[in-house]
Amino acid sequence: MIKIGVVGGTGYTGVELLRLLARHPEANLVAITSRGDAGMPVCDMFPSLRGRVDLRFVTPQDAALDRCDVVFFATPNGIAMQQARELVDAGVRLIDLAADFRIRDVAEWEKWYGMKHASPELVAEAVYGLPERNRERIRSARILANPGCYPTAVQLGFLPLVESGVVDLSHLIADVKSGVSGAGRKAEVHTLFAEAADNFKAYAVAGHRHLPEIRQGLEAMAGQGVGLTFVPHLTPMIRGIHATLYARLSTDVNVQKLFEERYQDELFVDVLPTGSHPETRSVRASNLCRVAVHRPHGSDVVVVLSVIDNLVKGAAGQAVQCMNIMFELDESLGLDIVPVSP
Ligand SMILES: NC(=O)C1=CN([C@@H]2O[C@H](COP(=O)(O)OP(=O)(O)OC[C@H]3O[C@@H](n4cnc5c(N)ncnc54)[C@H](OP(=O)(O)O)[C@@H]3O)[C@@H](O)[C@H]2O)C=CC1
Ligand SMILES: CC(=O)N[C@@H](CCC(=O)OP(=O)(O)O)C(=O)O
Repeated sequence: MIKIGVVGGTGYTGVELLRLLARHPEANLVAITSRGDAGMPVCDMFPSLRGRVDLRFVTPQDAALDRCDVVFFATPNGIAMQQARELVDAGVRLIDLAADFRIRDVAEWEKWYGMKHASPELVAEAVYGLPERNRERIRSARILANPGCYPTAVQLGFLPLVESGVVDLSHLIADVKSGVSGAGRKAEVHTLFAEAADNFKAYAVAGHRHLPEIRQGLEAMAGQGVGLTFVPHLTPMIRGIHATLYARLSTDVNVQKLFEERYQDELFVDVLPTGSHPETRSVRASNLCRVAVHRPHGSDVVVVLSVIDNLVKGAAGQAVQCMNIMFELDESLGLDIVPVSP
């Protein structure tokens, strides 16, 4: 059994990790932290976990994280990087759901995240946890940088086109919509029911911090620079990301076949039949990414539709998938979940 600590067990990705790990046959949850609610039984805060998680929250200081095999950080940006050195030196593997280790260029990270990096010397060895791209490197990772939610939906949607070099790489467009849980559980005015319900808006058009992360991933796939326009939107749903991606073909290929062949061995990427329109509901609570690829009017523009659950394939599920790879388990262990519908 793998001894597991979760830092940030009271947040949305934290409780999603607990839901997944509670039914994982190799997971032994030993510590779940909260600064403000230490002492409270986890199932008092999350009755959905009654009978599944018997622990109480402990403070991060009392969690004895150095006795774990792996620690998940489901915390805001800038927390995992403060404890990474100590944990790695103690032989503990670390999976960060935040962005501390996602961007290889530390100066670029500091610019977008507005803080100084606390362990810049560890950034180079961290592995970006997108299994469909990095499976081999994930196996031996000591520090796993779990991808962002928007970056997961966008990169999986563009991957077959960009890897195979069949599109104009200078004009990629990602028009992406997220449910409100993407903003986390902390209280903020823009996620109040009266603000977010019955409303729809774009935000951060001038520059969102996921732009450098997506661009870095696409450039690694392409082996050259890419031009990307990324526009996130907030939609009045709780879970889900829907990415509508546009690219211009530079080579005439059968795009449906390209996607089906690229993803034929991927358990968590489902290429839908030609002409499909995936719904966020069709992946709800599951670790799936469903994609559909179109060429409207037979033109040279490719439109890819990519949907994920932001809390699962966009966060906790992908983190568990990476843990399975890191500990040489069946990659789908604990993740064989039928989506919830409606
Ligand atoms: N929501 C989403 O869809 C996605 C989120 N992410 C990323 O995952 C991370 C967690 O997100 P999310 O669950 O939504 O966030 P929440 O705001 O819902 O939860 C944050 C958690 O972090 C804990 N926390 C806050 N500050 C500290 C600290 N200084 N030390 C230790 N623990 C702390 C809080 O617990 P307490 O206050 O009780 O200690 C809480 O449990 C973020 O970095 C986010 O960007 C990534 C992909 C998708
Ligand atoms: C809807 C919403 O607010 N989404 C968040 C992004 C999700 C997130 O938590 O960011 P990471 O994936 O980098 O961890 C935002 O735009 O800031």
